[in-house]
Amino acid sequence: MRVGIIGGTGWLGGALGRSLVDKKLAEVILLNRRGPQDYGGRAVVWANDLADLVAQSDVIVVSVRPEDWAGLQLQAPGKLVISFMAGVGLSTLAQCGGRVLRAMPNASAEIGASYSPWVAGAGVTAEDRAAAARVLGAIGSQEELPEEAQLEVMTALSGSGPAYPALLAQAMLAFLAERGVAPDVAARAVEATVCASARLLEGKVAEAPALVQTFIDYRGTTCAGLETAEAKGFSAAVAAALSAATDKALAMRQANAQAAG
Ligand SMILES: NC(=O)C1=CN([C@@H]2O[C@H](COP(=O)(O)OP(=O)(O)OC[C@H]3O[C@@H](n4cnc5c(N)ncnc54)[C@H](OP(=O)(O)O)[C@@H]3O)[C@@H](O)[C@H]2O)C=CC1
Ligand SMILES: O=C(O)[C@@H]1CCC=N1
Repeated sequence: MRVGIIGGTGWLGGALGRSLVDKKLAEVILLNRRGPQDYGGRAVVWANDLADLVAQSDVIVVSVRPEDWAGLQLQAPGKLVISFMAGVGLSTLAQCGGRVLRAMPNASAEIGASYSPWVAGAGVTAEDRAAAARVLGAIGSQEELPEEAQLEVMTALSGSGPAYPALLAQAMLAFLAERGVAPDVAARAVEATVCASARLLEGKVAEAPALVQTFIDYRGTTCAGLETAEAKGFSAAVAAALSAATDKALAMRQANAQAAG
């Protein structure tokens, strides 16, 4: 399989390109604006321009920022086109003439741990779905969603990747600094709390409410913390954040569809 990545030197496109090569899943053809870059010594092909990338690729991944889509003027009739862009809908993507599929990976692609849900547009075949699963499988897990609106919800949630754990870590680091804990000790304590403790939920995250309840029923110090967090609006703040991001993704999809006519 030959996979062409438009934006193959970016955050996500780079992670995908490196993984596809390292795992020997595909020949990789790259395009960006700045021209060929160091790719860690990997054997990749640099396309001369967009038409050259399209001609050389079986599958085309669009990993440019949403605001750069319109200027790209991609024409890829007969090709499978996988878009990573937030807020660019299937109907807008279809104007490239290819069979289009929207995926929403996250920054954990860098460590092969992205969760990448996707939705398929009209005309996408069973073979295309298998190809998409293979491409996205290079950077983690993937699954097809039943409707496009769910991709905007996932843009807000899993698409944000490490952003919310980072926010939690930031708040915890600030608390420890304020209490005079040395930065290196604080870093170890927060990493153990945010990263290592979360592993207890692996494979059973649906049991999170039960685990919260267990701590509340314990009636100890954690209970005092959890109850105060809720009284201060912790769950409401999470819901409001995800709602704002979903709304932004939907508004972007609508604006991009309107601009595309
Ligand atoms: N980063 C994230 O965590 C996530 C990002 N996404 C989506 O993935 C997409 C890519 O994001 P991200 O990797 O962060 O973006 P980056 O800004 O890191 O990378 C963008 C890439 O696009 C290239 N590019 C821009 N315009 C063109 C063009 N006209 N022709 C060829 N290449 C071009 C850039 O090349 P150059 O450097 O030469 O300008 C660069 O390689 C976005 O649409 C975003 O919505 C989705 C989920 C999570
Ligand atoms: O913050 C963003 O816009 C990117 C796209 C989806 C998730 N992260």
